[in-house]
Amino acid sequence: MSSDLTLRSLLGNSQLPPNEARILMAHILEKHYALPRSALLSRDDMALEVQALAHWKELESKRLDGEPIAYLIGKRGFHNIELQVAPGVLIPRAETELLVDIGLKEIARLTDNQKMVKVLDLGTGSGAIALALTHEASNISVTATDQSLDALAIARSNAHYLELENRVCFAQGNWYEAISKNDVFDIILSNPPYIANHDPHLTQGDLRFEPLSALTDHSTGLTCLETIIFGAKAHLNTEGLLAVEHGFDQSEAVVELMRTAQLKDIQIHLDLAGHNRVVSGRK
Ligand SMILES: C[S@@+](CC[C@H](N)C(=O)[O-])C[C@H]1O[C@@H](n2cnc3c(N)ncnc32)[C@H](O)[C@@H]1O
Repeated sequence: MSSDLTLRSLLGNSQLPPNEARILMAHILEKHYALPRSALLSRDDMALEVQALAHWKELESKRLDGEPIAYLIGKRGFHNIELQVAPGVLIPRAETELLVDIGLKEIARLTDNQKMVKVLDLGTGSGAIALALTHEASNISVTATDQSLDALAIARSNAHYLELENRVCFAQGNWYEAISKNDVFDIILSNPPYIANHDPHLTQGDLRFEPLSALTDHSTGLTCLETIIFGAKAHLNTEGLLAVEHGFDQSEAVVELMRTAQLKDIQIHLDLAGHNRVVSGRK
């Protein structure tokens, strides 16, 4: 049964910012009518059926309460892939695409040697870094770890959905404890929890809805970075590259950790907003 509420009137009367309302309505059109996003314009006089209308109202109200759009529509674009996301996993951020680009550059450099490049993604969450790399590069073997079983379930499901499940090996555990002691890699990438426990951002915006274990180390913000940096040499090939994401004000501390860990060729990388976002170093 159709309501008499058209797309035009629903979008026009929504209290949401117009771009957000359109994203949610496009999701409704796809789910209930298998219609593409373009229907927002071409079918704007269409009246929603009662079930679709109830779904729209539910999503609109949850978004007005602050729930992240990615959780409401169950997906987020990252690099050149689309990932399923749900409340058990961090929503991949655009700035993390920098780690993917650093990884791809290193893979291209090593590919001259005609060898399979071994990559480790520590704290894979939805599988973002591991799957974006595997999607782009054919000559890599990727291991992706996480401590959270919920995150690993979503990462595995993303690998399946993207038809990459045979090319990524998933493992559960506390940082390097998830892999064998003798396992070595050409590249280690990680976007670990780096927000300090007292940081007010944890109680604001999307972060309120994301798993705390993905956001904060419940300490200074540097303890996971420290574990990853100090453990890297034991799991890197000679000249192997470690690159870690960090908070915009943590690059000095991360550089110092890499120096203390006796990594060389230490470099700071800027994200698209111009913030120091990643530090890399080599064994
Ligand atoms: C900031 S999220 C990054 C997720 C994903 N790599 C991304 O960029 O979207 C950090 C991830 O590290 C995982 N994590 C937290 N503590 C961990 C630990 N001790 N060992 C392994 N993974 C851990 C979390 O479950 C979470 O998935």
